[in-house]
Order: sequence, then structure tokens, then C-alpha cells
Amino acid sequence: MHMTGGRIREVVASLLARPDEIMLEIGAGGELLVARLRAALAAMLLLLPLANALGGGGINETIIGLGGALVVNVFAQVWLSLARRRRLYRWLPFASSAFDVTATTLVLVALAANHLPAGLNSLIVWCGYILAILLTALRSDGRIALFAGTLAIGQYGLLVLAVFALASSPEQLLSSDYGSVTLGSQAQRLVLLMMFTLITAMVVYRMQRLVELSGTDGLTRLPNRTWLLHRVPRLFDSVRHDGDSLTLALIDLDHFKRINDAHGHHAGDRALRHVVAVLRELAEPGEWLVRIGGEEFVLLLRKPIGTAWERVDAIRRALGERPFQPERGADAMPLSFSAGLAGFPHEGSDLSRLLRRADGRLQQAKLQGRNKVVARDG
Ligand SMILES: Nc1nc2c(ncn2[C@@H]2O[C@H](COP(=O)(O)OP(=O)(O)OP(=O)(O)O)[C@@H](O)[C@H]2O)c(=O)[nH]1
Repeated sequence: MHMTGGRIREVVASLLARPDEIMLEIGAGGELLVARLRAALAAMLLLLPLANALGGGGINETIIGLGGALVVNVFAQVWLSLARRRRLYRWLPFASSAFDVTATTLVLVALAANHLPAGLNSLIVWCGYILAILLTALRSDGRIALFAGTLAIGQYGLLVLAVFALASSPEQLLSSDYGSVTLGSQAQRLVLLMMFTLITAMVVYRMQRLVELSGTDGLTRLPNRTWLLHRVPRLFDSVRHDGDSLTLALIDLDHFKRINDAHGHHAGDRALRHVVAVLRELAEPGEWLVRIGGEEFVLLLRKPIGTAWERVDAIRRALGERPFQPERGADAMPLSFSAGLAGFPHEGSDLSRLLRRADGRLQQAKLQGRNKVVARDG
């Protein structure tokens, strides 16, 4: 894979950015999945000290392993109950992944307190870091993957320094069960943690791009119906919370079939991009344009229906002043749309009701001769 400096900067910026609403929504679902998986893994963790005891391992290590596994099981249930709540706690993924990493470190510290080489050479417990880092990939938030990886590298690095500082002689770092602890092998483990962090971060990046693609219309790069379905419930919540109004405008281009028939499908595509460019240029903050079908768009305006009507009508007039040129040398042709408006929450408290109401008014606009915006039932 060839990555230029600019591309690397783009990947890093995207991983460090706070995900948008949809990605956070998916991340919240991911948090619940992580919490369920953690609970299952924690239960399986209880088997490890058991296997150690059955395999003739030391009693102290078995007790430390069992104690660690029990604590992880109790916390796993706490994280699960928090993730099940409807409320989105922004700190929860950071706190729970910090717990996953720190639990591993604490078990390693306990092992080191019992027998120094065990703290650094216990491969089984060290794998807890790998699990903690890999789990973050399910949250589709690059910041959490990088946070967990950095924390694991930091904590393990400090443990290595502490053990080497505490060992008064090289013999103390030799063990018949765990082999010899060397700086070289510890450096390798730190590099491995970096590699796992990098891979996990790239998985998150790919996942974010795929989600982005599934919510974007390929022709106009506008958000699509999938985006609308995911975004609208949160937008409704926020409008309700702030006591604001929201208007949904259903926009349909007039006689669009004629452009395709007269100039071909490619010209039709360019006409769609022309309309979107004009609408984008005119869009103000608090307005979201979505392509929901062929030549059908939804414009969401955080405004009461009267003000929204004035806005959409101004956009309709502005589009009329920007004719579309189907081919070089051909006469420019004026484009127009008809629109039906519906207000949230008084005319519909969910998306399908609002769309139905707006569609009725759009049909009225078409029947009344097109190039018209209708905000009331006639
Ligand atoms: N070029 C192109 N055409 C599209 C696209 N999506 C839908 N269309 C065309 O848009 C046209 C819509 O036609 P109709 O639903 O009959 O509506 P209309 O011609 O706009 O007429 P009114 O809506 O009644 O004003 C059809 O010819 C579709 O093929 C697209 O992505 N590209």
C-alpha cells in the first residue's frame, strides 16, 4: 500500500476526529457489543487459572489469576449494565477500554510482586492487552483504539522499567518456569503492541469509510436515505429538547424526464449535479439536503414552517435564475422544482408521517402547475 504524507495526515486526522452522529450511534451499539463480548470473555477467563492449577502451575499464580478473573467478571457486569442504558455516556468507551488495559497491567503487577520474571514473561496475561486493543475496533471510533493502544504501551513500558529497576541482580530475572527476561524481548513486545494498535486503528478507519459510503449518494455526494433514517431520530430529539421547530421540505424536480429524453441520461446526471451545486451553495447552517431518490430531495430546515416556506421559495427562485446548459453550444434550459412542506412536531412526530404530509402537498404543487412551494393543505 502506497501512502503519501498527505494521505497519512488524512487518516490520522480522521481517526482523531470526534465521529459524527451516525458513527457515534454505531459506536454506542458497538459499546454494547463490546460489553457483551467482555462478559463472555471474562467468564472464559476463569478457565485459565483452572487450567494452570490442573497443569501443575504454582498455587500463588493460580490464586492471582483467579482473583484477577473474578474482579474482571464483576466489572464486566457493571460495564454491561451501563452500556445497556438508553443514555449515551460519551466517557463510557474510554473508561471501559482503560479498565480492560489496566486490569491486564494489575494482574501482571501482582504476578511480578510474587515472582519478578512472571510479571514480564507471562504471555497469557500479556495477551490481555491484545484483547483490550482488538475490542476497541468494534466501536468505530479511532480515538478509542489509539487511546487503548497508547495506554497499553505506556503502562507496560512503565512495568518493564519498574521490574528492571527492582531486580538487584540479573539472576532475579531468570526463571525455570518463565525463562529469562531480556530488554530485547521486552522491546519486541512493545513493538508488537504498537503494531496491534496500528492494525486496529486501520480497521476502524476502513469501517468508518464504509459507513460513510453507505450513507452517501454516489452521483451527487449528498447524504442519502440511509443517512436520513439514521440522522433524523437524533435531530428530532435535539429539536424537542431545545423547544425548536423543524420543517421537512420534499423537493421534486419538474419534468425531469424531458431532459433525459431530449439530451440523454448523462445530461440528466449533469443536470442533477447542477441542481445540487446550486442548492448546496444556497444552503445555510441548520439546513440539511438529502437525495432520497432519483430526482427527489429532502431539505431539513431548523425553522418554523412559515419561515421555511420563505427560504424554500427563495431557493426555488434562485434555481430559476441559474439555467442548466445540457451540452456545449446548446441553449441553456431553466430548471425548476416543486416542493411540499411539513412541520415537526405539530404535523407529524416521526419521519414517515412528515414525509406523507409533505408528499400530499408536493402533489398539490404539481397539480397547480409545478414550480411551486406548498406549505398548507389546499
Ligand atoms: N439522468 C438521470 N435520470 C434520473 C435519475 N434518477 C431518476 N431519473 C429520471 O427522472 C425521471 C423522473 O420522471 P418522472 O417521475 O416521470 O417525473 P418528471 O419527468 O420529473 O415529471 P414531474 O415530476 O411530474 O414534474 C425519470 O425519467 C427517471 O429516469 C438519475 O440518477 N439520473
